Amino acid sequence: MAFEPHDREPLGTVEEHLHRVLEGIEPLPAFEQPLIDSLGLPVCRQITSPMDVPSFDNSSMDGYAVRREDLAGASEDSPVQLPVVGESAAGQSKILGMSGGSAVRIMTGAPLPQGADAVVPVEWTDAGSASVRIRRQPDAGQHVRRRGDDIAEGELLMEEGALLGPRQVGLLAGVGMARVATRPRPRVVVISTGAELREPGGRLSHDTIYDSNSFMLAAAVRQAGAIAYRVGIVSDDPTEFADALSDQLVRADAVITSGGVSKGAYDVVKEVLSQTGTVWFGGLRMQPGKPQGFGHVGEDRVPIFTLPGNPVSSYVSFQVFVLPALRKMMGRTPVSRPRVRLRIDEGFRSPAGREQYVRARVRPAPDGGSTVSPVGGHGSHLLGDLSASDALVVVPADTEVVEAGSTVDVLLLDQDF
Ligand SMILES: Nc1nc2c(c(=O)[nH]1)N[C@H]1C(S)=C(S)[C@@H](COP(=O)(O)OP(=O)(O)OC[C@H]3O[C@@H](n4cnc5c(N)ncnc54)[C@H](O)[C@@H]3O)O[C@H]1N2
Ligand code: MOO
Repeated sequence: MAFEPHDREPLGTVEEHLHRVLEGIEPLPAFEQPLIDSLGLPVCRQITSPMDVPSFDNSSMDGYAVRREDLAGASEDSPVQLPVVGESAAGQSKILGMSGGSAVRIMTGAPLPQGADAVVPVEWTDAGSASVRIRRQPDAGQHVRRRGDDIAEGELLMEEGALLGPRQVGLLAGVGMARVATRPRPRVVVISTGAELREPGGRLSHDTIYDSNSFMLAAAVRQAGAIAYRVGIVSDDPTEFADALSDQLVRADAVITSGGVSKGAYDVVKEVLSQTGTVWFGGLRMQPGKPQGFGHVGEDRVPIFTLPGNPVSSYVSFQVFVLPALRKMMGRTPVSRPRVRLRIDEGFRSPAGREQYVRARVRPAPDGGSTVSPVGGHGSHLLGDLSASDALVVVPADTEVVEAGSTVDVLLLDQDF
């Protein structure tokens, strides 16, 4: 194994690489999925209601179904007494109709008998069983939920592309839809490479470390709404890596690797995938996250992201390149995390020539808005500082000084969009 001493190509930009990635990603084909599995996904076509909701007139109170005209003059001092001719309970109603001068005991959600035009709550009565004394005349239609008054058949429920949250899942269930057309969640295989890596929970020796990247990336995949398959650690042996990758391709809509893409003598990912001719490798004017690779592997041309091994580099690369790709696969827009503009309360110098993604924390400002403060050092190994951050400040490549009090571009890492 030899070092690779020279940069063969000039560094590209973040924008160029994001373009390369998005050009190489197709939205997954939509299909009818079980309703609950669609949570967090956009619907792929406009949805109109197949039915009226409620689908029958029913009571909104426990009480008595009556004809309003039978209760003219009812009062505290002179209640009107009506015979109770039956009962209508939700889901077990046998009463279809009633004649004038009678009442039907009725429960919330039970069908209103034909002939009734209002419901009297039990609190207005003596709660009688064979007959009931009623102390108040209801308004016409009072406590009756009319067929279709919530949703009418044919009504637009969701525009194409609208997101299914818990309320929308409930809405579609409420109109009887067991399935809904969405793009599926991408199945994403996450592989860590490196002879120095060990599984958390195991023992370390003097030159080994715990694999944090595959856990962090798998968690980030899941948070993006996709399905993560975390594969065990693969060492720096090319055959082992090639075999592990080809074993995984059958279940992958995308693959993410971490490590093995820079200039070391054992950069296995680059070594194996360079030979395929279908994966681009290069450096970007970006820090962290300079060494990157993206392309397609296997017969099905599965997209593969080869992220740098330093934990912060890996995470920032996920945010900037992988997250937009996964969102494109699911049909979610916008694909990239929106940048917000915030005032930074501490200045710093920024190395020229590379777009910086600076770990930061957003805090409430005395004026009621928010400010952002840098967190910790620049090292790409500083997992502690990464975890203490909830934002990245994006500093353009040509900016060398960020002044305290200036306004900067910020990615809010924990915010859904
Ligand atoms: N001569 C040069 N050396 C390096 C360059 C360069 O341009 N010239 N680039 C540096 C930059 S920038 C980065 S980023 C890293 C990327 O290297 P690799 O992607 O090849 O990653 P590794 O060498 O395998 O590991 C780097 C670093 O990260 C640790 N690591 C790796 N995987 C994990 C993991 N799953 N969990 C936790 N930590 C991990 C690994 O032990 C190394 O310390 O290259 C620089 N070098
Ligand atoms: O780009 Mo490396 O990702 O700076 O540490």
